[in-house]
Amino acid sequence: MIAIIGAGKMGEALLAGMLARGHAPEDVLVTEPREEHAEELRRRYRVEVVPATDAAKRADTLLIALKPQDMVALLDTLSPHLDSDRLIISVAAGITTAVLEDHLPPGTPVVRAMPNTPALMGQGMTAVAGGAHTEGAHLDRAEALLATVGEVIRVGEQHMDTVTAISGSGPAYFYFIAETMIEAGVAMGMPRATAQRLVGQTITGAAAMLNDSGEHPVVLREAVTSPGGTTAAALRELERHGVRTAFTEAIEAARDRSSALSGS
Ligand SMILES: NC(=O)C1=CN([C@@H]2O[C@H](COP(=O)(O)OP(=O)(O)OC[C@H]3O[C@@H](n4cnc5c(N)ncnc54)[C@H](O)[C@@H]3O)[C@@H](O)[C@H]2O)C=CC1
Ligand SMILES: O=C(O)[C@@H]1CCC=N1
Repeated sequence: MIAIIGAGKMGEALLAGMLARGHAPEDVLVTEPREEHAEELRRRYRVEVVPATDAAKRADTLLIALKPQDMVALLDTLSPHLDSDRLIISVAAGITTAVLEDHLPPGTPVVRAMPNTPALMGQGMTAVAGGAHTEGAHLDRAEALLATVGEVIRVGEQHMDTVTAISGSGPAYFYFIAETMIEAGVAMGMPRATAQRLVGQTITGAAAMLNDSGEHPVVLREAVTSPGGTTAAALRELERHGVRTAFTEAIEAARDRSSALSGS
């Protein structure tokens, strides 16, 4: 039995993705304190929504998707109802395996995971790192669970704040670019639906080229950039406005925020 504790944006994306790809609703418990939302989850997914302490008693794997600031209080509430046979998976940004272990029964295996919202579509990217009592079989279990909603890679925990900044927050950067490109098209007189379709499929096509061609992005970009052409004119403007530096510093800010959340 799997319990998803906290069915907000990320918890619900994981829940929906898992149910769409192989998990039966009767094998999944959910904890969600917002009663109206809990009712919606029961109706939409046919899952049992139970208090966190019940989930702790009944599930062998607990996937916790609360805000980082709420994690420690929840773990302190759950801990008396747990034993060290349970696998705890946390998707909270910044919360280290050491912090998780400090608030769980001694010897509890924990996995720190960083998914992203495309999990909802089965297109997630999740990185996982194990704690001090986490064996290969625990990581295999976490990986198999998260593989139902997309790709999974294992990383050293020292990389998790960077993962959070790149792929955890990453979808938002692409939506930001998409929104900007669509608005530019609309400002030029194009119907919004046409602009959105052009942008959406261009992102999908560019992602397929990046993932499947085996080429470095510089090579792919050069292939688009005809001498004296339109792309060169656009890229010159992006460089003039410091977009490369802005992205680098944005990702550093996200990494630093993730790292700061461990003390929350
Ligand atoms: N939103 C995203 O794209 C991603 C979020 N995360 C992580 O997922 C976690 C949740 O983030 P969001 O889903 O964005 O936030 P959210 O605010 O949408 O979800 C948090 C949920 O936890 C519930 N909750 C609060 N106290 C609770 C308790 N005591 N027991 C059970 N549930 C409780 C809230 O009602 C809410 O539904 C955060 O730690 C975040 O770092 C990780 C990767 C991506
Ligand atoms: O914005 C956040 O803090 C979370 C973590 C990664 C994506 N969303």
